[in-house]
Amino acid sequence: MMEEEGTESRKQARLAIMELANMISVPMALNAVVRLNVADAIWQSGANAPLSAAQILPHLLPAGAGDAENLQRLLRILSSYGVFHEHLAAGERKYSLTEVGKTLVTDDQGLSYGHYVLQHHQDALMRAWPLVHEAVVDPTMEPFERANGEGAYGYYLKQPEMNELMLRAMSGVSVPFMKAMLEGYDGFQGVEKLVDVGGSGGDCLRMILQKHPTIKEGINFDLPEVVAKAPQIQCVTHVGGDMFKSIPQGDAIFMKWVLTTWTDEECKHIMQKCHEALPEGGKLIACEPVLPEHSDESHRTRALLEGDIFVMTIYRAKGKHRTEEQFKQLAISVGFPHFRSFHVDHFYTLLEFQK
Ligand SMILES: C[S@@+](CC[C@H](N)C(=O)[O-])C[C@H]1O[C@@H](n2cnc3c(N)ncnc32)[C@H](O)[C@@H]1O
Repeated sequence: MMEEEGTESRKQARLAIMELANMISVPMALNAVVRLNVADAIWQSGANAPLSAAQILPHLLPAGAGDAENLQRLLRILSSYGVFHEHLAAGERKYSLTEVGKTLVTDDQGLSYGHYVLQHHQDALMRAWPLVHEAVVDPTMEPFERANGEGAYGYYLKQPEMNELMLRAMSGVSVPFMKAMLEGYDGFQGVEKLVDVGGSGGDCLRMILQKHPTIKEGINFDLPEVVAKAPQIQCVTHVGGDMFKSIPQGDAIFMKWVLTTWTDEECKHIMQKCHEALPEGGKLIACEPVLPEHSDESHRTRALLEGDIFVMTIYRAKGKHRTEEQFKQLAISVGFPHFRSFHVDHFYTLLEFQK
């Protein structure tokens, strides 16, 4: 056994398990730089000039405060994960933002992916993670509920800061995706009244209506507590309700990142309600993370499988990321016989179900 441990493959194996065992350092370091607002400090209105940790620190904290060495430790690990470029010259380390790092820069609407990072690492969500194995032992209760006494959506709604962070996190992720999606998909032609189910603050609908002025009316449908916080948007009516009870009628229904958090039976129920709200030939246009068949090591597969475990832990132990075929079968079972998919993004796939 001792001899075997000296082989290259054993050395690689021991290294790989150490990397996995300490992996939590990566999202926690990411959370730390978002909390400290490091990306904006480096970006400085587009300068993105390489800065040392000591040069970044005064942009984050009052003069003289903070520990530059510890900041540099965070910047080093995140450089290894492609968030920062490390520039090493004359023994000094400086950092600029990569394309990944730029997703954390606050835009002119006050949005970035930073809110999504913060949203995922709030105390209530973090309490659920040591209980992931419970989803195997007993899938009738999700780890989030075990840790916090109630389901995630209900819990967020009772805490105004969580509700607000959720809205910002959704906007920060959805706005850039929607820009890309609207360039590559033309399925909104002929639609005059569009309903967005689980539309959060209404960003997706606002962007669809701006791109397609032929859509005269938009209904942003979400839980009453969520739409109560939504801003006014031209030609959009915010409607509060429960998609499991009834969904407002429209020529077409848009739905982004909603089915994923529910079980197969719940998805059928939601899709059935959509079916009832649509005319003959009407479309349900869903954008969801769609799993590949193979479990390879690509960034895409990893991002989608990681999201799948997130859903299992936080939302529903039997909510899940699904394959295209699984979505298609769910839709057929509730009366959408026609199916098309559009690969407009690496994370989300656009799925079109027609009556
Ligand atoms: C993951 S978020 C997606 C938000 C938005 N579609 C986007 O992609 O940015 C899921 C949304 O479903 C909403 N939701 C959850 N349960 C609901 C229900 N029973 N009826 C209507 N909306 C619901 C949540 O409030 C939340 O806004």
